Amino acid sequence: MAVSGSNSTQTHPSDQSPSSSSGTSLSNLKIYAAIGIIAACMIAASGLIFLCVRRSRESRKHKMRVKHSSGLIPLVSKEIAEIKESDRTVEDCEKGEVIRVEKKKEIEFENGVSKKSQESDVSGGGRSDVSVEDPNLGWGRWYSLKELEMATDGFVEENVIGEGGYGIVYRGVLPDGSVVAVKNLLNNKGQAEKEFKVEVEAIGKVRHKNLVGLIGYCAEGAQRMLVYEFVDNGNLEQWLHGDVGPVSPLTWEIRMKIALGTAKGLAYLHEGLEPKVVHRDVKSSNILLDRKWNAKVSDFGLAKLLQPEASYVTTRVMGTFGYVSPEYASTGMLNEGSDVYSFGVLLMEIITGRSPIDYSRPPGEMNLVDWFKGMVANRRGEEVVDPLIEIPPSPRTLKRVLLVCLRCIDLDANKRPKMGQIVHMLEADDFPYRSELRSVREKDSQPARSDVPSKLPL
Ligand SMILES: Nc1ncnc2c1ncn2[C@@H]1O[C@H](COP(=O)(O)OP(=O)(O)OP(=O)(O)O)[C@@H](O)[C@H]1O
Repeated sequence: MAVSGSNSTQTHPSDQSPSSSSGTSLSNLKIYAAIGIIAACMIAASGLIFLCVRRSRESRKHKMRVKHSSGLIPLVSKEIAEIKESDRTVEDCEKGEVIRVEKKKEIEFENGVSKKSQESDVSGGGRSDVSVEDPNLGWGRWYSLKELEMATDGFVEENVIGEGGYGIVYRGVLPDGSVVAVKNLLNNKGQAEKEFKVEVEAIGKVRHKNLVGLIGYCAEGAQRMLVYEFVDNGNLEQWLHGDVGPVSPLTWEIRMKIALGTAKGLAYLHEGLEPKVVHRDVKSSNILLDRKWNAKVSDFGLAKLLQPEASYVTTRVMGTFGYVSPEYASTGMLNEGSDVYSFGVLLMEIITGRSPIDYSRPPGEMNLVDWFKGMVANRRGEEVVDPLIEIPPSPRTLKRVLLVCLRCIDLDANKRPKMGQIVHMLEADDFPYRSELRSVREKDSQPARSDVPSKLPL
């Protein structure tokens, strides 16, 4: 009792009675306990944070490889992948204007179709000015919304293949058992309408082994959907930049097959159609792959038609950062030469396994084109080959392909080869490569002799 009395009222600081010292130690004890609890909480909290970070890293790693209907397809983290031109501004040299380079911008048709769709935007959008009787749409099969809902199980998340700037792509199965990819276009201020018309006009009637086939469409109310052949092995970006382990499944030969297929698809757009089609967004995520590594160029949402008499069209600059040709970026003047430049960048990406822009690399290596040109100029061409390629190409083969890259990215657009010529250049590479392989095999039985020059004579 005395303890509590003395403790509560009459304790002098100098009066260290047993009762007061016990009070002090009690309060000390409380402080220690409080500190202990706080420390424990802090340790627990930091442990929790650590666990969360680890889990999120692990789940991201895990997400890099997903079980796809067709097997394991590496997923690529968009953090390292593509940087769109959304925030860049470039000077228009001729007009002194500043052109804003945007991720996806307005697409004007030279035939005035988009004007019509812009009018429909003003009047509130949503109104379908594309009817099934539209002569432009006579090429394909019209699907009702119900049919596509059934094909995709009501557009369930499990059927989502991917998402692009224009909409979500679903895997669907039609009543006859055929598998399709359904792109549900986002109805973003009439953007769906425009993308829909561009794709339909550009590739609606086109059939080519190296172009993704557009087999039908759905235009009901404000809904716009495109139905494509399903390409079952992911896209090139996933295979080049996803988590594939220490050895890439993309051997040199497979990479060249993909490059050649892509070149053939683009050659057909540029040289086999009238009006010509300029794709405008050639990049690795738009190259779809089947199980035999056949390349199929996809995503024609930015495509432009080039009339025979026109050597270029002037248009707003669009595309993907790192792939856009310098003259198009600076003037807005577009022709097939811009696709050739983008193809050159893509070919570099295929050879090196590097993204066109990669901020995780040292400053001198962030820009693939600059780094690549420097390496070749310094006779270090052999070092640019993707280290994940187990058996590198012969120096002669490599030299040829490096030269194709350099010619495609020539700053003088007129000096760039046409896609048809590029096909021949890549095909010409086929034969010596095979014959070299044969001679390597023959040599295997003979004593080893190094006939590989240490430097690339470029
Ligand atoms: N016909 C198809 N078959 C299989 N997968 C497809 C098909 N079309 C598109 N995909 C996949 O769907 C995803 C989204 O494609 P989409 O063309 O809409 O956008 P993107 O090219 O990735 O991006 P963006 O349009 O913004 O450039 C891609 O990962 C692509 O691999």
